[in-house]
Amino acid sequence: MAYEIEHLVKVYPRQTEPATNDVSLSIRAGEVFGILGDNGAGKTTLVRQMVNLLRSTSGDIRLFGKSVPGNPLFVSRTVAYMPQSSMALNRLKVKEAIYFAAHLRGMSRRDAARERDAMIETWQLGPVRDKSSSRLSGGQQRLLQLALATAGHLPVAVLDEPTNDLDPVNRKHVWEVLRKFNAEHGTTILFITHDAIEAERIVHRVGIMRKGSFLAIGQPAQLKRKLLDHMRLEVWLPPGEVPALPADMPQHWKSDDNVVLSVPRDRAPALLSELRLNESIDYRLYSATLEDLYLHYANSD
Ligand SMILES: Nc1ncnc2c1ncn2[C@@H]1O[C@H](COP(=O)(O)OP(=O)(O)OP(=O)(O)O)[C@@H](O)[C@H]1O
Repeated sequence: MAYEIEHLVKVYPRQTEPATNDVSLSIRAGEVFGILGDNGAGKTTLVRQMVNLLRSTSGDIRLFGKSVPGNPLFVSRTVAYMPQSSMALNRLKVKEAIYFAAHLRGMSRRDAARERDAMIETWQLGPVRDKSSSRLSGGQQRLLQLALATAGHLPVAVLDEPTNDLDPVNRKHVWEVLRKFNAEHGTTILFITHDAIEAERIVHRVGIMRKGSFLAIGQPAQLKRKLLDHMRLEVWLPPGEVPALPADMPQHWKSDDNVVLSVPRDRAPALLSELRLNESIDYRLYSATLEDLYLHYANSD
């Protein structure tokens, strides 16, 4: 096991509600685990406890069998952590920051230089390699943070929203690189994301968090079984159009011009032929995704 977490609790000072509430979770070495959950669910709190940046109120966290709070040096040599917001890099150039990250992880100067070049290529930072890290765009900052977290290939990477600030092409690239690192280096990867549809392609298991606890943990296919008899119907309406949609189907999302419905499979054909009659309505029907699973839980109370 990479991580074994038992009955973990964090109550912040002067707070009454716990931010993480009796969390128990094991993550296998070499596993890719995604954490989904709404804002304030406790995801960042949990990973900060796991990387020793936050003292737990109670409970136990072990990393490869060693107590996390009791072995800070072991944790920092084993786990690379990428926080949600960028770290201060003292205006280091991109190439310098990556070189130092690799060197600080114990690589010789020559190996660190090689790793710097490999990371610049992998994360497509070539065009900004000589640029000061303080002058990068939000997306370039995110790619640099990913390069810093993965330089030197520590056994475990904990990534807080790795695809935030990225455009769709870069988002796909990030998931692809992480999948490759997992396959080639056996890196255990734990990440938080709101990008459920794309993350589904690389996770072995996901956990859905709410109010400090996991509502569900499992393989996406296994968790989605409860949605197998449903499809996701997304409908875009022209401005001012009143949606003529069945009232008895759960609506996962609704705005003035967009509705996401969970539709029983057997009722989908009839519903589609009704929608087809109105050419100004744009729609899409597909099998349930991880996002639908998340929405299912998010709407469950
Ligand atoms: N330093 C702090 N002091 C007090 N309360 C905090 C602190 N940090 C977080 N919280 C509270 O703990 C709860 C969990 O916050 P956390 O940042 O872990 O959520 P999250 O799931 O990562 O949310 P998001 O998706 O918005 O990043 C929230 O209610 C938040 O207000």
